[in-house]
Amino acid sequence: MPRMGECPGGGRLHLCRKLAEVRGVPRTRVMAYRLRECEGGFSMNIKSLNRWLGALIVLTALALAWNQFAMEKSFVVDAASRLPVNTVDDRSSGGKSVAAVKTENGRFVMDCTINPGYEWPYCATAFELGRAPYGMDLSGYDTMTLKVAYEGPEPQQQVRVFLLNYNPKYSSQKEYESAKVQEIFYDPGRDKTLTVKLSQFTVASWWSNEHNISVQNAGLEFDNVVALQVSTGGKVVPGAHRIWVERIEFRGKLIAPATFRLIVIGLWMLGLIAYLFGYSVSTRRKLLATHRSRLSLQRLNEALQLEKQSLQHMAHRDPLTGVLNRHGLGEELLRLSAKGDKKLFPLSIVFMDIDHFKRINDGHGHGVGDEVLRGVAEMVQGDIQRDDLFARWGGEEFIILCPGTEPSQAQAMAERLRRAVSVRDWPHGLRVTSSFGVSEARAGEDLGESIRRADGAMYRAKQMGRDRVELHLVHGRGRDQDAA
Ligand SMILES: Nc1nc2c(ncn2[C@@H]2O[C@H](COP(=O)(O)OP(=O)(O)OP(=O)(O)O)[C@@H](O)[C@H]2O)c(=O)[nH]1
Repeated sequence: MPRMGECPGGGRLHLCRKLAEVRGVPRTRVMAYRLRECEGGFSMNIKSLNRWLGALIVLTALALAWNQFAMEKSFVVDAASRLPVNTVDDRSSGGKSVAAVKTENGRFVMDCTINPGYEWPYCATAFELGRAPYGMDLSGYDTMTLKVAYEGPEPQQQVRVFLLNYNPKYSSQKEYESAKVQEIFYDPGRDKTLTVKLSQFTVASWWSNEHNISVQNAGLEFDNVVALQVSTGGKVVPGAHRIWVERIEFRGKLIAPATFRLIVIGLWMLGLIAYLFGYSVSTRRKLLATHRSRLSLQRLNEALQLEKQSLQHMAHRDPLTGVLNRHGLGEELLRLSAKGDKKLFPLSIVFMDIDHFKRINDGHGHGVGDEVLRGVAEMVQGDIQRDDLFARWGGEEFIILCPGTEPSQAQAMAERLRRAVSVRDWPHGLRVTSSFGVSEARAGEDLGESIRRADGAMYRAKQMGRDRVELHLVHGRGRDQDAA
């Protein structure tokens, strides 16, 4: 388990950084993605998402409870609200009842004398909520609480409460009673408080009849209420009547619960969309980073491959001449022998040594000596056949292995090379010669033995005056020179 602050796979990360630095691949780009992963990532983890979700759920529950049990608005009609108030009575309809209103001890007191004269005598206290065509919107209120008292000639007295709604579809500004009359009846007694729902109001049937109201317009409407009236009952007896209005309060929700729930759902949807959007952006960034990281790793891999090839090359090749070294020769020989003896034998070995090379070094310096070594290697490389293996054996010695070549053919090739070296124009007017020993390797024989024979032949060439080719043939293939 990685400890706090440690990266998982930190060791490998360190190695990659090192390699990137060594090969010149920018570190930030190579491991950007993994580093970012290690450093905490850029996406919201499950734990913090859960915390957010929990907080939002609690917030939602609190908001719903607040809406359910609080978040209320109210509109009060009382002496302090200073609404225009007046009375209406049946004299406007040809009756003789007389009403008057005053304010007393913070209450509206309406005194009414009901006199016979009109078929439906009445008196009412009228509160003006607006002036047609502009009334007050009470549609956002749910209940109405009435603190009203009534005294009259009979013990049981009913009041009617009217809410008059103006609508140009059926109302006219000139005719006051063309506003829709919506009513409730109840017996307030002396000191009762009553709360009713606005939905308990009904549209007065006499008003619907008088105004020939269509079914479409027959429903309750409270969005443009121009007046609130507290009136005597429907069948009222003549005599003195008194109605006190202390307080009428409308209550409702600031935001209707259904609307509030819609708002909450909408906010959740918006939040979800915002989260999904953020998530998709972060995923896209992540993918991009992964892609970039993959590219960088690919580049790093290519660099490592090149490095590997170069190391392999260095292990197999002589750095001065570029031809195979002993190790490389061994590897190539193995590769060749894997093709089978038929491809390999007859196998001839040519050992080559530059004559008096020390003199060149001593006389002209190591640089010129190196130049001669490179020139010789170049000449031989350009002359031998494709399957021949050419290597620097050490110092000024070279070896050529010629698969599928008879010793006589190898001898001829050595002779050709000897001549070419000796006639070439060398730097500083040098004359360079070389000695060759040719031998044959037999199938099943230790190759070192065959090389030693070639080396021996070359040594003989040196002894016999240098700048010549000597051949060493073994028993059964003619004469064995060592034995001779
Ligand atoms: N410039 C140079 N000289 C080298 C290199 N490797 C070996 N030599 C030199 O090659 C010389 C070989 O000298 P010797 O072994 O005495 O042979 P030689 O002078 O060629 O004489 P013979 O072989 O008898 O003709 C030495 O002086 C080495 O220092 C090399 O990579 N570059």
